[in-house]
Amino acid sequence: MKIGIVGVTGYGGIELYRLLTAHPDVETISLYSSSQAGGTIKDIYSHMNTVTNHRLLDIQPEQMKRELDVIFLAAPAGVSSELTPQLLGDKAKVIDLSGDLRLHNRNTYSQWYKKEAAPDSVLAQAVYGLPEWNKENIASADLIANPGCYPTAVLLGLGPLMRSHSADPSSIIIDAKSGVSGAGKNPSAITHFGHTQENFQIYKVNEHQHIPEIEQQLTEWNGAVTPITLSTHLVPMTRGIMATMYMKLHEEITLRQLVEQYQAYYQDQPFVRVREEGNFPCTKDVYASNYCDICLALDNRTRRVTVVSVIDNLMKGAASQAIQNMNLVCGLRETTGLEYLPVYP
Ligand SMILES: NC(=O)C1=CN([C@@H]2O[C@H](COP(=O)(O)OP(=O)(O)OC[C@H]3O[C@@H](n4cnc5c(N)ncnc54)[C@H](OP(=O)(O)O)[C@@H]3O)[C@@H](O)[C@H]2O)C=CC1
Ligand SMILES: CC(=O)N[C@@H](CCC(=O)OP(=O)(O)O)C(=O)O
Repeated sequence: MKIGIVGVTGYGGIELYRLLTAHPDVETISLYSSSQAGGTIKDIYSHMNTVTNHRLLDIQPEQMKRELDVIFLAAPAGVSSELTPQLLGDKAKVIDLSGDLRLHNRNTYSQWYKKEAAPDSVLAQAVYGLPEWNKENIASADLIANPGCYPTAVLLGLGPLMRSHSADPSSIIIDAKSGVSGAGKNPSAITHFGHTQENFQIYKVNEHQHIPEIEQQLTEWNGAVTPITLSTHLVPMTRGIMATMYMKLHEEITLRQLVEQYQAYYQDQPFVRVREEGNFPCTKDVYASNYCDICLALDNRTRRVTVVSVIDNLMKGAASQAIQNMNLVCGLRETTGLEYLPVYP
């Protein structure tokens, strides 16, 4: 297969490149840059020093859509909504890592992202790429909206409970933490080393752009879902997301039954590992892998369930999930090129 990556000079893009170089079905990878065409990837990233002179190209949609099989877009919000219409309609399938194509409603996008949304005709073609819950639609799609990093951890953690209707969907509270690579390559005042190290910070309180994305999917699973509370925090680590979620349980269900429910939902999903009671995951359990690890607890005094879900934001939260989607879209085995264990320590 012939692959193109737009935004390869960023964190999500360079991770895509690393993974695709080891993918057995990938023949060529073309790298595109809006600001550094003509340079090489090893000029930018010294860890790519052994890559033979891989030159960065100008983004040329007409040529790309004719010649490439799959194009990954790993650019900031606002880019894909303009670029995607120019890339569709020929040979190439498009997988977008940004938030531009995930929300069905244009007004909701504008409200949360403070940008103009993609045309309705493009949004209508975009399939939400959460493979564990949407495999059949993904397999027949030309355009994939790869989920956000927080929504991936949250939705995998909440899916079985929402679908089984065993929890009160108006009681969802999500407390999530991310490493700094989630904010991309360019440092800001709050991601700068001097600020983040030895620090722990809440941000975008009740304003996070992933709130509507999570609500959209939860509502598809369970019509009784009401607006959620999501609090996001920045922690002084490079990679990883932990989402801790709380809900009231409806029924006299036991923790054992809940765990079995989760295990049944995910038994055929190679990248979700449901743990036994008490065996809570940490972010290093999934570091540099496509896994999502989930563990549940039940407080019988409050009848509140706690769900803990961890992913690597650059992997299952971005690049490796995008490749999982590519495998499905291209009719390959879902796990191709992704079958490795997490890096530890
Ligand atoms: N970091 C993460 O954990 C996750 C990120 N995402 C999303 O994925 C996307 C990429 O994120 P990330 O890699 O972290 O971001 P970075 O900021 O690290 O990189 C983004 C890249 O986009 C390219 N770019 C900037 N402007 C344009 C433009 N106008 N046209 C084309 N390319 C452009 C730049 O490369 P160049 O100048 O060479 O073109 C830049 O290197 C974002 O939308 C992000 O929200 C989603 C899930 C997780
Ligand atoms: C730590 C950190 O800052 N993370 C980013 C994740 C951004 C992201 O992935 O944005 P889209 O999914 O909307 O493209 C944030 O919280 O905004």
